[in-house]
Amino acid sequence: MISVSNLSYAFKIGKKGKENIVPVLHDVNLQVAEGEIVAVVGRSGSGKSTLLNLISGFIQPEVGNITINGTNVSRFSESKWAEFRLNHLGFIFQSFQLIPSMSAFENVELPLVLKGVGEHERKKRTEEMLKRVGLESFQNHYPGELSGGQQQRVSIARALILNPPLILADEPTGSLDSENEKQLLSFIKELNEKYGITFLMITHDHEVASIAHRKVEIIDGYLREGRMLHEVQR
Ligand SMILES: Nc1ncnc2c1ncn2[C@@H]1O[C@H](COP(=O)(O)OP(=O)(O)OP(=O)(O)O)[C@@H](O)[C@H]1O
Repeated sequence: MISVSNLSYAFKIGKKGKENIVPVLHDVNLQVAEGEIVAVVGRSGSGKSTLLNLISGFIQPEVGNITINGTNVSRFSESKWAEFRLNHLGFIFQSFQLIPSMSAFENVELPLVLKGVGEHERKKRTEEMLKRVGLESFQNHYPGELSGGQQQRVSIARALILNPPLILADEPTGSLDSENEKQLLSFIKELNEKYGITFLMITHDHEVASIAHRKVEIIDGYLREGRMLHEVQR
């Protein structure tokens, strides 16, 4: 599903010609199989978001390759990425990233609008999806009129509306209380078990990492598979 090979990344900061190079990822290799839930853990600043941003095409790698669903996306243009994201990837963020001026219905419907789906079909699919996340009676609410847990469910409905085979999540429970976190984690498990959706999730949270089939840890930009640091130290 995802294959990352020999990926290195450095930010360039400062004025052109006088840039400082900040190396962040070093020779990262990661395979995520179809149907897996993989958690990426690691200290703050270790490079987790950078890795996810590279896999999502929000930043471009200079060294190494990223293949998603058999397509090498490493050198995609911005327009190719926009199309690829719409067709293959769903996103869940800690801060939900909903559009505040749009209702829950309109936020969930948006990917269908971008895809050019007709109005009748859009209405049917959006209503079905809102029902699936238990928000059918909140469809006219704006994000500011919803609780954190409800907003995250809207963002999941939006992530799922085009049936992506892969969901990338950055601290998906980071803004939720423990009850909403539990609900979200069981929903992620259900989506994975029932529909085979693959998840790659960044997390600091051991509860979240505990639903993963596999954990990988980034330490100072180097990725290690398998046992986590706290287990090694025990
Ligand atoms: N746009 C940028 N320009 C320069 N340096 C950056 C930029 N974004 C991130 N960095 C640096 O890259 C390193 C890795 O950052 P990254 O956001 O990937 O870490 P993280 O593991 O996701 O951290 P956190 O858990 O705190 O979100 C950090 O040292 C950070 O300062």
